[in-house]
Order: sequence, then C-alpha cells, then structure tokens
Amino acid sequence: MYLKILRLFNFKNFSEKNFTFSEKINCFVGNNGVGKTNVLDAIHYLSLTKSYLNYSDQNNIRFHESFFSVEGNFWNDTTEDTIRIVVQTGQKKVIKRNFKAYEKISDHIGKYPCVMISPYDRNLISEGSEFRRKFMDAMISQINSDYLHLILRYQKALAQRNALLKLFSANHYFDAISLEMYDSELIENGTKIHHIRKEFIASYVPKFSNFYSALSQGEEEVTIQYISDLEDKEPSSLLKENLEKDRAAAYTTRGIHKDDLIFKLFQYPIKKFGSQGQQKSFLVALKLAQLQTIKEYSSKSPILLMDDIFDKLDDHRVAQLVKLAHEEQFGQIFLSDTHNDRTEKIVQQISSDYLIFKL
Ligand SMILES: Nc1ncnc2c1ncn2[C@@H]1O[C@H](COP(=O)(O)OP(=O)(O)OP(=O)(O)O)[C@@H](O)[C@H]1O
Repeated sequence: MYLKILRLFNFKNFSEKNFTFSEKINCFVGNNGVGKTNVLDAIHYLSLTKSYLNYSDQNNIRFHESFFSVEGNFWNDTTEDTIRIVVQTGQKKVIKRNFKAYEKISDHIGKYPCVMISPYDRNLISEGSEFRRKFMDAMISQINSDYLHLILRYQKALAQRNALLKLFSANHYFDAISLEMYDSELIENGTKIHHIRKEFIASYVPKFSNFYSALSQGEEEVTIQYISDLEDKEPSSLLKENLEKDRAAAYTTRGIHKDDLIFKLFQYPIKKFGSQGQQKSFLVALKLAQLQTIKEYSSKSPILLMDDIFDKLDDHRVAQLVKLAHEEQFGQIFLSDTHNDRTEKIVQQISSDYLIFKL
C-alpha cells in the first residue's frame, strides 16, 4: 500500500497544491515555515482522519477561507482507493472513501496505517504520564479493536465516579451504594485494560530495545518499565483502601488511569539525564517499534512520516537510521529537512527510488 497522489486545497499555508509520489522515499525540503510539516500532517489526516499537531480541525483551514480539502490516492497492488476529507467552517468533518461517506469515522482507522516521528514527540519524555498513556493506548487501539471501547467505558465510569465524589464533598454527604455502581465498572474494565497493557508492553519493549541498540550501535542501555497501581493490588481492594483519600480529594486517586511508562537510559530517567540526541534516538526507536508492531498485526506496511528527522542526530546515528530503513524494508517513507544536499546524500544510500520536493 502506498500513497500515489496528494491534493491539497486551502490546507494550512497551501491554497492549491498537488503531489505525485514515489512508492519508496519522498523528501520535502525548504526553509523554515514553508509547509514541510504541513504536507506530512495532510498525509496523517488521510491515514488517521485527524491532524497530528492540531486538535481542532478548523485551525487547519487556510486563513480567511471557509473550508479545506485533502485528497489522496492509495495504491494497493492493482486497486486504487481515493480518500477525501473536507472540513468546512461550522460543519461536521466529511470523510469519503471512493466517493462514499463513512458512517463511522472509526471504520477508516487501520485501512491506511501511518506512524509519525515529529519534534513534538518530545512531550512523551518531558511531559506528564497522560502523554505516555495516550501513546500506549493509541498503539494498542490500532491492533486491538475492542481496546478503545474498554478505555471509553472506563473513562465514562471514572468521570461519573469523580462527579459523585465532588457532589458528596460539596454537600458534606456520602452514599456508599451509589458509588459502588461505578466501582464495579472501574474494576471490570480496569482489570481488562491492565492485562492488555501488560501483555502489549511485554512484546513491544524488546522491539524498541532492538531499534535503540541499532541506532546507538549497542553502546547504550535503555529500558521501559510499565508501572500500574494494579501491579500488586486487586482493583477492588485498591478502591476500598483509598476510599477515604478519594473522598478527601473529591476524585479517584488510584487506578489504571494513573499508569505510566518509565523511560530510562543506563537506569537513570532519560528526561533528566539523556542528551537531546539520546532523547531523539529514544523517540525514533519508540516509533519504529510502533511501526513494526502495526506491521506484524495488520500485515500492512505503515507509511513512515519523519519530520525534521536529521536534526540532533549525529552522523553515526543518521547512518544507522538509513541502514535500518534499508534493511527493515519499511514501506513508503516521507521525510522533511531544511537541507537539500544533506537529504539527497542520505536518501541515495537507502534507495535509488526517491523524489525530492523543494517547497
Ligand atoms: N491555518 C493556516 N492558514 C494559513 N497558514 C497557516 C495555517 N496554519 C499554519 N500556517 C502556516 O504554515 C507555516 C508552517 O508550516 P510548517 O510547520 O509546515 O513549516 P516547516 O516547513 O515544517 O517549517 P520548519 O522548518 O520551521 O519546521 C507557517 O508559515 C504558518 O503560518
């Protein structure tokens, strides 16, 4: 599966722009602010129906315009699919596959998978646990269609339980029976989520370690540890033991909504002790492992989007990344860089089948 044609209309800084791509490697080069990231983001839209960078669809409409459209033609051996996404001011987003609108947007997810490596990923290291949970949940959702429903059910019960705790606190009142209704939902779904996360991480981490080791040429030891309140406690005892604390705080203080992934370099938190290049290598390895996971489960080669990829990586690591791209037989690759000559020199080593788009 690969993206052959991309048509942008009023998408961010592009009024109208068409591209015809190589099946293998496509590079966008140009100065800061010319729209390199925006093209990668348009491809992300076609794959996952949303921007990687901007949660509001409306913000992606070109300034002073009333709608944008992004259209792509995906080729799969002999068949061709046209995906078209239109966002109009004040209206619901429309996504069509071969000119027919989807009933549910979720029906599109997974058909044309992609993985993005972006400078914004550094939030995964620098920010709070919710970023890492979202990353983990997004990865699992792409390979397990039931998982998202479990998460949604858990989140709904959690929000209701928290609202009730807040009400009790405001009114200096407590009713254990009504709280227990939500406890059972949290226990049932939380147990399943914990089990799935644990299993997933056990198979994901070795892939991640292999990629990091390849990038650093085996010189650095990295680990990812999954931590959860449910690791050594039954969810029912956890809720019981923390009831007084929850009442005082007026929210549910413990549970799988507090799970985290601990990223370490030589047993030290990479956030505090990793250099910028080491952190970038860590993020690249996380994403390549994600790509490999999707590939194994779906038997499709996801499109790899790499924004500003060579920045902060030394020549050895760039060479290793090139080697990986060559040996691992990734699918179609899109990358962006500010340096034309550097890009050309690097991609020539991966494949002779490449195109460079100067923006
Ligand atoms: N809704 C919008 N309408 C018009 N222009 C927009 C919109 N949103 C963003 N832009 C413009 O898009 C440009 C940024 O594009 P992008 O982030 O793709 O640049 P880039 O080439 O990747 O730059 P860098 O090398 O700095 O990463 C900016 O000039 C910004 O003003």
